[in-house]
Amino acid sequence: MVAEQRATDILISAEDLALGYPGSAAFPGTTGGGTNVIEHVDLKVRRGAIVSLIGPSGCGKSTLLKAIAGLVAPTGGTIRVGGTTPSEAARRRQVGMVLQDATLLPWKSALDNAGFLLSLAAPELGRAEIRRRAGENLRLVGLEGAEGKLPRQLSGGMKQRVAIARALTLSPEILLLDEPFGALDAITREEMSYLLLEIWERTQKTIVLVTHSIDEAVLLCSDVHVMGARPARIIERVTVPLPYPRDQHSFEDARFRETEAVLREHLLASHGRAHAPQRAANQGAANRGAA
Ligand SMILES: Nc1ncnc2c1ncn2[C@@H]1O[C@H](COP(=O)(O)OP(=O)(O)OP(=O)(O)O)[C@@H](O)[C@H]1O
Repeated sequence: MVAEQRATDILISAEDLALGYPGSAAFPGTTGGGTNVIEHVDLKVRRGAIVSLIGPSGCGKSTLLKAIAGLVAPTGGTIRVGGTTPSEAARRRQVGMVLQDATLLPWKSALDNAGFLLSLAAPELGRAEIRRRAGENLRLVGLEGAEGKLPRQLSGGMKQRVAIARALTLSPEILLLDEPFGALDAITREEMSYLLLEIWERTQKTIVLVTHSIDEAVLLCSDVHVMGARPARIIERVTVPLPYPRDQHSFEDARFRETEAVLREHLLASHGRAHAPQRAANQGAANRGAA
């Protein structure tokens, strides 16, 4: 019974997953006709967790995120989202995605942009209901009063808030965030991290975040999956030993700095710049033992 409960707690799982693109560069030693960019990826994400994927540029983080969203089909292994295939989960609107570029429609108001994906996915709900839901999510991301503004009247941070509201308006169980704050200045970026923590605490969504920022990963996540390249695989899972709720004081916690240092060492190793020293190896062994 306990084992059954544990199994259903896993919302996203990948086993020996391989992903590739027809015609992409062949990495030595890969299968799948030499076009795999990711191989042997095992991943488990618990329902309601925030986890991140970090790793060198081009290692396949976005590709893995796209596979969870049902946009890239596996060339090997399996991937399940909410007990079904990723494309079926997407069809059921279980997955919402936010990219680095907000990609708002310039002629639509913040309110209509926030409702846009739902209006495509479920037009039968009617304009008034879609606008009501969009308005609710604009309030959740702190944009009450900006409903009528056009994208050109919004700052970069506000546009990303609209993009998050647009994803939330689909009422997905899972939010996939691909470098959502990558184009923002440092302070706005930090504010957006606190906003994301607040949204997560209020909605209990399962969140998978791709980020290049170690700070952001440690502040937000319960687990950080470090990817290596060529072909990509997850080389370490680091658990962040900080309790929630987290806020600006979390940065002052010694455990924050320790986890950051461990992740930095793994990242250097994944870039081929250094061997992960013993401290990182010890933490890795502890994490694997806990898994
Ligand atoms: N549509 C595509 N067709 C062919 N190859 C692709 C395609 N998209 C990505 N790739 C290749 O797949 C590999 C992984 O790319 P991906 O964008 O997933 O990496 P990433 O880790 O997210 O990179 P970054 O951190 O720079 O955003 C790269 O070698 C890239 O060139």
